[in-house]
Amino acid sequence: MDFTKPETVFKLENIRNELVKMEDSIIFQFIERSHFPTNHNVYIANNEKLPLGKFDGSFLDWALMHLEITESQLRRFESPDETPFFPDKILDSILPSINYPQILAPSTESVNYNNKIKNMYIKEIVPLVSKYDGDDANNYGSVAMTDIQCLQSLSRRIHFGRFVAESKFRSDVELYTTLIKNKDVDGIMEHITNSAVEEKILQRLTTKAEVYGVDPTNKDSERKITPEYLVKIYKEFVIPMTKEVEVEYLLKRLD
Ligand SMILES: C=C(O[C@@H]1C=C(C(=O)O)C=C[C@H]1O)C(=O)O
Repeated sequence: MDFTKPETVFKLENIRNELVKMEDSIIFQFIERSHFPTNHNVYIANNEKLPLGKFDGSFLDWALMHLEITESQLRRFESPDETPFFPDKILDSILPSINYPQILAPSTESVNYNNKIKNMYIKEIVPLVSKYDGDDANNYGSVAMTDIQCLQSLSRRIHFGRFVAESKFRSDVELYTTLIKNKDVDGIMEHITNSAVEEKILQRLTTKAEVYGVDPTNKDSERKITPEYLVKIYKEFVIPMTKEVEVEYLLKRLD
């Protein structure tokens, strides 16, 4: 897939191949997160244990915002597959623009699920992948940086739903135009859903977690990420949210 060549992006097979590649990044970032406790203090807004001056938010928010400001100046968010958590804070790039061709419908630029993704990650994923429920002040920085890696990978994966939606729209313009004009949310959800693909993803994740999640030289070693948790995360959160992005993208596609 080459974002300078739109025809490679609209090919659903290419998109699905990219989603498969993202599984490995997400699994290994969860494994990194599994070395630390939940460290709830990192997520508490305006936490007196982690004073941040006049900043209104959590330690994680502070770290993520400042990293995104730097990354935006390095052109990260010019890439069509990157979506900022702080779109109002990012800056212009100091590098020359790549001027990617228009791939997604301009009317869909407001589709940003990152607040939902962050809340879901903190509430649902952190408790599942953390080493234990507790607090280790020596690891606040490491936890924030590891969380940011997880969040940015989850954001890229879930917002890839926009490319999936555009590809499916182009594959049947008449059908999706009718569904969109009728604001048939259930109809759109039904047509963008491919249960066979979803099942194949969950089966592959089970295998990957069994292989990646343990030390191959010591099968009795502590699991870093369990197959059942990884499947739960994808089945209950990642895939449904990706489909929500597909539906929201399509509902705005003709605006
Ligand atoms: C991404 C697609 O759309 C939907 C979402 C999927 C996912 O999030 O993994 C998988 C299949 C579809 O239900 C696709 O068709 O490949």
